[in-house]
Amino acid sequence: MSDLAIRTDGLTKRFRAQVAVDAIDLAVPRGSVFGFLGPNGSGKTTTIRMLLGLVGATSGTARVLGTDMPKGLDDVLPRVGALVEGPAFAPFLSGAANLARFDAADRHAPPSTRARRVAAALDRVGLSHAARKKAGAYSLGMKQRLGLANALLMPRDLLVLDEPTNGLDPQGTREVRSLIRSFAADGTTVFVSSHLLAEVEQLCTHVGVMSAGRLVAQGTLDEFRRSGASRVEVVTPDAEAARAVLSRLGLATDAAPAARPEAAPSGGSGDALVVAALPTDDSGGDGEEPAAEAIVAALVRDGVRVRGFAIRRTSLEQRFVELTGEGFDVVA
Ligand SMILES: Nc1ncnc2c1ncn2[C@@H]1O[C@H](COP(=O)(O)OP(=O)(O)OP(=O)(O)O)[C@@H](O)[C@H]1O
Repeated sequence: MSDLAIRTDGLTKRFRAQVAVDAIDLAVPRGSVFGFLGPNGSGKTTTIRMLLGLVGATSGTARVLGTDMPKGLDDVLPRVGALVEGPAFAPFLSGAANLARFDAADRHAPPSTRARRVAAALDRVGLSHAARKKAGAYSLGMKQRLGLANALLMPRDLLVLDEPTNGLDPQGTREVRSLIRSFAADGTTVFVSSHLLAEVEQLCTHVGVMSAGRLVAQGTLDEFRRSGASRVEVVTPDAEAARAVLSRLGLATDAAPAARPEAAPSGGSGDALVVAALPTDDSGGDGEEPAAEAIVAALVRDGVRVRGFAIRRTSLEQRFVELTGEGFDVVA
């Protein structure tokens, strides 16, 4: 059995001239909470729709729970709970009656145990008290939880959730996130799309970043944290000598550093800011970067008057902006 819950190879979707999803190779480990992150329009929903067999791929392949899609749709779908653009609930039926309708449409769901399943799913998402209330009178958060209850009617190996907290108030958002955590704690693989960096940071073990149809990065959240570029900043009146030392250490210096003065370590008049890039974990190097003390020692040995020194690491937020080339919505 594959250790990947989802795997795609060169998965592509074209709408006329537009490439919505461009040859992506997704690898979603079983048991992970995989955050599928990207700005609006980057191709997340289209990818999810292909994974669930709701739309055909133009080219490439997708395997879900070890089965080729869409060929294995009938085998796989009963094991996958999905929340994609909130299901259409009948507003005049109660929450429980709506779930019973969806359950009745699932030919794998035995009718004799339907009432029990519906009650358990409502309980799981904290809606038991509103079971008999009309779905049309539910708040947005309650509707979203009803959607999750619908995804949970049957036992699932994989949950695919498209922007599950979109449009929710902070309380609803907290509730849905804590539900997602509880699904993951039960061992269910969760594939969740989001345009919120903070959400992915709080919820996920793994992350994949989409930008303009392409999967520009994926891995564990920790790998991601380490993949950002770091740089050395030296404030000194001996800029030339400092550059020579840094380049001898294998660190490429900027000819004309773009750093803003206020971001620089403090220095006096006549001081220059010399900036050098430290190799990143994913730059193909051996990962052996000189330690801060070794850099300072080498500078001092060569008579460079070091008046300020700092190593700065790109924040996760900057990293996402770098990868996607656009401003990221980082509000929790
Ligand atoms: N049925 C369609 N016909 C034509 N173009 C489409 C269709 N569905 C999506 N697109 C286009 O494909 C691109 C990717 O859209 P998609 O909805 O997958 O992005 P997304 O990352 O999910 O964005 P959002 O967060 O806004 O849902 C967009 O430019 C969109 O306009």
